[in-house]
Amino acid sequence: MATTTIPSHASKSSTLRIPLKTFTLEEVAKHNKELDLWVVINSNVYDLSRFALLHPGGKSVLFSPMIAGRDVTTAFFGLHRQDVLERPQYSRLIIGKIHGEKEVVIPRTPGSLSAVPYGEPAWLSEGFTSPYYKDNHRFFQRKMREFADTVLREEALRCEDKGTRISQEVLDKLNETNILAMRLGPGPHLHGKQLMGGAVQPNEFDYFHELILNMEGSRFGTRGFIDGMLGGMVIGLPPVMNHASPELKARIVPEVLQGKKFIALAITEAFAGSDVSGLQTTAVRDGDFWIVNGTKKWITNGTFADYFTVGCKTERGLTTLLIERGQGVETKPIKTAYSSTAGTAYVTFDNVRVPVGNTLGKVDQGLAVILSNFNHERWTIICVCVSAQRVIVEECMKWASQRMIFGKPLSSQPVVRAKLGDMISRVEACQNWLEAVTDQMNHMSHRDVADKLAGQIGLLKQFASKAGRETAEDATQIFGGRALTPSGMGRLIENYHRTSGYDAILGGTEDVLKDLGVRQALKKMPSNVRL
Ligand code: HEM
Repeated sequence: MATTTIPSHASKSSTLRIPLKTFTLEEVAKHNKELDLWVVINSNVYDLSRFALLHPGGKSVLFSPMIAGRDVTTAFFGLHRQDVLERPQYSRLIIGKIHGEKEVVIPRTPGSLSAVPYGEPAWLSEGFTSPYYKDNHRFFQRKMREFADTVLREEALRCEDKGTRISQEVLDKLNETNILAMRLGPGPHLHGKQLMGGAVQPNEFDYFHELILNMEGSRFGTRGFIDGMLGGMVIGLPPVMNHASPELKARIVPEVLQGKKFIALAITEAFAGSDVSGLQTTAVRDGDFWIVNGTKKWITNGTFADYFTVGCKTERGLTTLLIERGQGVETKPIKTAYSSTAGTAYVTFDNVRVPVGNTLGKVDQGLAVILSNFNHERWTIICVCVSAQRVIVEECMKWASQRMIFGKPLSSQPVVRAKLGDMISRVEACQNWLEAVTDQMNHMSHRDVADKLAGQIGLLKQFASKAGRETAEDATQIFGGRALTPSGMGRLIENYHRTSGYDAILGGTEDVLKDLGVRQALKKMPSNVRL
């Protein structure tokens, strides 16, 4: 009897060359009853005799004359995601291969690109060019995709499901590659660091590299994990890097960038969200200390943060302070629609004594410190939102092509094609606008970004998150009931439908940002123009 090697999609532990028997379809057909049940999936022969009783989809479906002893590849992929077959407990059910047959479904190998039309942005699609991305960006993207597929994916799925904090083991890998530092964008904090094993030099690193990094980490249908992967640092650390005293900076920044200590931005309150100036947490001077009292709400990474960058009301305005976890600081998890891996918390300050040396920027001028952070935060959310949206388009393209209805693929229905047309148009519009804005960021100073781009970033963010929410609705209609369960075929759709609202709220709500964009434009209207 001929031998072969175990198929490429089998479990990691079985990448060894294990001889497999070959069978004919006629031989398989003889095993078609209870306790003696074989089927063929993707050219591999599975012995389901014992598994049938444990099958999550029930045993009776497996004993149907259309299934038992047959090649069930089409039926199987109509009901399960490919990764079911990759689970070690199921890949062990393989007992052989069909003689002379090849796999018809080839799983995407870690690091590779999707071949599904619109499954990747144009610059990564064969035959397309782009004025924005250089060879180095392409190399960096390959390295990031590999890292995301091999290190982040499993962790993201596990944390999203269990609601646990990202593990120290993965944080150490983020530190080794300096991904945490790169999440803060280009700048002096990257100097002297080896980025992604040397894939990009610190002085070459630009906003397109950061865009790639943000997008590659957002492809698993795990919105909570994206924020759990130290989203609090992305928004909480810049005020320290840009406004803390040299001593404070030297003490705090390195440990946070190494993933050894955690920081959260604590601005929003039950009383004030987008209207930052309405904050009610107070800081009152007492000699060399501030005494801080108040409660912050919806604080990302708050449950596990060691440090908090806090907006406080002071005598003549707002002052931003760095507060360390200690006496008088309490955090309590808030149950939210996304996974508690994000560590969303209430943070209470009860007569907390904060050294005056922990003041970030000038007293009473903390609003400027807080606002200077917003453009980067919003731009980061846009990257995440567009990347996750594209994955949904890819999922729908696949599902519409493989799901059979009345003997034809779902995509044969004009109403489904119309939805796909809307989804593709939205994601392409968002991607192209995002790339245009990113290019401007690469050519502008921080001050110019605040002056010229803040409004546009606000407009783009609300446009992208609205597009994302419409796409979530369309995708839910295309997937039907499967879009309503957090496991199975529609897993990513369910997560996106449940969590796409986060992109619409975090960093500024859609209505506020649209208005900001228009107000910024109106401010610049020349007084001497008329119709
Ligand atoms: C190696 C063979 C198989 C394995 C390991 C397997 C495994 C599973 C698993 C893990 C689920 C739970 C849902 C999920 O995680 O996606 C499931 C559901 C299901 N399976 Fe299978 N299965 C196999 C073969 C088949 C076959 C041949 C059929 C034939 C029709 C079938 C029909 C179903 C059905 C109807 C469901 C419920 C789907 C739903 O709720 O949407 N399975 N199977």
